[in-house]
Amino acid sequence: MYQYHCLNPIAEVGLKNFNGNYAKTDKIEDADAVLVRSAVMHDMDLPEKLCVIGRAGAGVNNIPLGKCSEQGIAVFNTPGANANGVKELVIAGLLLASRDIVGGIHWVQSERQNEEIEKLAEKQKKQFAGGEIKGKKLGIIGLGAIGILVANAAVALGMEVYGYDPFISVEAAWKLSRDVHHTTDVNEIYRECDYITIHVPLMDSTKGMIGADAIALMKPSVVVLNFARGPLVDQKAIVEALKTNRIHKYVTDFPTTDLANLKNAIVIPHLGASTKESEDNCAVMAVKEIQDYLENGNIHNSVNYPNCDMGVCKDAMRVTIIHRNIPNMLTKFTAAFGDLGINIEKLTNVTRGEYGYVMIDLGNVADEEEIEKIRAIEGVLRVRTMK
Ligand SMILES: NC(=O)C1=CN([C@@H]2O[C@H](COP(=O)(O)OP(=O)(O)OC[C@H]3O[C@@H](n4cnc5c(N)ncnc54)[C@H](O)[C@@H]3O)[C@@H](O)[C@H]2O)C=CC1
Ligand SMILES: O=C(O)C(=O)COP(=O)(O)O
Repeated sequence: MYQYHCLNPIAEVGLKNFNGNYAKTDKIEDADAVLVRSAVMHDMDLPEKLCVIGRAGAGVNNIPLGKCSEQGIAVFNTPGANANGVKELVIAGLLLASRDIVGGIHWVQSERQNEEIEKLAEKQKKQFAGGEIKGKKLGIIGLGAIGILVANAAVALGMEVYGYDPFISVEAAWKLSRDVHHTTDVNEIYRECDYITIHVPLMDSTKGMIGADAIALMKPSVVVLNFARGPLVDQKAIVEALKTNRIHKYVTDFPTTDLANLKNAIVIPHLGASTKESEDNCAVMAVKEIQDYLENGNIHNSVNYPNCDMGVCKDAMRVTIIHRNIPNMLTKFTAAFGDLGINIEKLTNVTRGEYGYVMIDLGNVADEEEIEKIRAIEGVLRVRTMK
């Protein structure tokens, strides 16, 4: 029996896919699996029993990946599962910034008791007028699951789209509209575009990516949109730019007190993935990944270990080993099973950075004492057995 713990509410449609071998626990200490959305896990003690964390969403900056890797905990996310939800909010953000729709709605609210509101509206509306997004230049930084959907939707809305992503995957490139102007110089986006939207993960290398230098290149009429993570945009620089009208507007899904107090910031309370469809998609995918990992040892969409899939074990027993990516590990494992007189029927070994993962299907069952011998090999971080 496996136990799972939810650090955030996870859509029921996903949880109900856990088969009869799973029970929900309120105690993280008892959990084999943790499901999480945006709860910050950096200061949490990760129990020894914990094998897997499923992030029902894309961003994993709330999870201590280094600590997880060292403890032999596989971390999964759900690539693309909430991308459409975010894309739709980004399009809404473009439209909210192009005219003063929010100001107009506030005005109607402030006049809601006024019997003359109909007439008054026709007089007042000019203060909320704006432009159209058709024909304007949109720069997209990061062409992954979300960036691509935003790019293609913006093309369909008649925008001139510039895309920048030095690490774009081949699969992603195939999905991108041919009308997107591909740039290898992010400064071209800063200089040329009327709207700039960022869709990259928050990492040490991307933190503060849009800072004072980038802002200095932008047009004063520019609108910057950030639905990825607050710290990707240097807070001091953007607040200063908004206060001095150095840029026109900032639309973000990540509130701070400073931003919430600025008239030219449109601030949303992290609603990008808060749609029924996105929540359901993420939960279903996360549960599927967790089950396949716990029951079969297969790894799909891990952010800290390599992908590996040997399907369902048809031999006597499956052993999976997370180990350091150092010389001689595989030789030690095969020698150890040989010494124990246990035949290896199938074996896959894959590595990613500092870590390696081995899946071994055995011809006969190894007992706990024999498995302990594998655990004792230096460089081994976690050994699990399953049928
Ligand atoms: N507001 C919300 O509710 C949501 C926010 N997000 C945020 O959006 C981010 C992106 O999500 P997805 O598109 O699903 O992820 P993804 O992994 O599919 O795409 C990220 C893209 O950024 C690119 N990239 C990485 N470093 C870059 C750099 N220095 N310059 C340009 N491109 C770079 C990668 O090559 C990749 O193509 C997530 O990491 C998360 O932080 C994601 C989902 C919901
Ligand atoms: O998937 C992501 O990266 C998100 O930002 C969505 O976060 P949430 O699951 O809505 O807390």
